[in-house]
Amino acid sequence: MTAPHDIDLPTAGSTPAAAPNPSDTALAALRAEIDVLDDRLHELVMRRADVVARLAASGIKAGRQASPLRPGREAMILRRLLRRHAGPLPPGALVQLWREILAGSSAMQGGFSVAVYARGPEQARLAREHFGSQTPLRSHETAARALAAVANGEAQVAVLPLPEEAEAPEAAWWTGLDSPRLQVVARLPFWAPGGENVPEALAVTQGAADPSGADRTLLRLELADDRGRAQLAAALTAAGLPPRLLQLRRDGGVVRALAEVDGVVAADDPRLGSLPARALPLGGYAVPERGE
Ligand SMILES: O=C(O)C(=O)C[C@]1(C(=O)O)C=C[C@@H](O)C=C1
Repeated sequence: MTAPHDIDLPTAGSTPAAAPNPSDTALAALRAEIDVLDDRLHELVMRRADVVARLAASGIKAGRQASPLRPGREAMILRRLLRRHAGPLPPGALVQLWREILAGSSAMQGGFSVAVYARGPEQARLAREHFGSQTPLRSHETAARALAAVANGEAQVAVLPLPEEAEAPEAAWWTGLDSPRLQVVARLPFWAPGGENVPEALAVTQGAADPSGADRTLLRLELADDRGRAQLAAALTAAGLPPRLLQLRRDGGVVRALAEVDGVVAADDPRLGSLPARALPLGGYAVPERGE
C-alpha cells in the first residue's frame, strides 16, 4: 500500500509541469558536447605545458641563447597546423590560439618580456597579438631604447617598425644594429589574411633565429662608392643573392643598403665575399604566411 502523501495527485487549480522546449533540449545537448570537448582540449593543453616544462627542466636549451623564444620552430608549428586546418574556425583564430599557447610556453621558461617601439597603435597591437595577452610589454620612446632594453637583458625581445627607405636617420634603427649580438629573428604578423596591406614589424633578440625551412635574411651593405640601386641589385644577383627588397640610404657621407634575400645567409657565407660592399647579415625570419 502506498501512503497517501506519496501519491502525486494534481490538486485543484494547479497547472501540469511545462513540457521542455525542444530547442532548449537541443541547446543543452550541444553545450554538453562542447563541455566534453573543452575538457579534452584543456587536458591536452595541460599535457603540452608539462612537456614544455620537461624541456625547460632538461637544460637542453640552456646556454644556447639568452631568450627561450624560437621563432623558427614556432613558424614550423603554425605552418603545419595551417596546412591541416579545415572547417569553419577562421585560420586567424587558430593562429591566435597558438600564439597565446606559445607565448605562455616562452614565459614558463623564465622571464619573458617585450620592449616595443611602435610608430602607431597598429604596431603596438601586433606586438600584443604576437606575444600574447599575458606577456609583459613595455613601450619605449625610440627604437634605440627598445634595443638597449634587449642588449642589457631588461627585455628578451624588441619589436620595431619595418624599415622604410625615406625615414629619418634616427628612425633607421637597422643602420646601427649591433649584429651578430642583436639580430632580427621574426617578422610580425606571422599570419595575416592575404590581399590586404597589413601593418608589419620586426622582432630583435640577442642571438640568431633558428631556421624554419623557409626563411629570409636581411643584409646591411656598406658601400665604398655611391653606386646606384640597379647596379647594387645586379651585383647581389650576380653573387647568387637576388634581392627581394633593396633600400638605399645616404646618411652624411655613408652609403648603406638594406637587402632582403631568400634563405639563411650566415656572416661567413662565401657569396658575401664577392660583393662590392661590406656585407653583414642582420638576422632574418620565417617567411610570413599570408592567407588566401
Ligand atoms: O621548442 C622549444 O624550444 C620550446 O621552447 C617549445 C615552444 C612550444 O611551446 O612549442 C615554446 C617556445 C618556443 O618559442 C618554441 C616552441
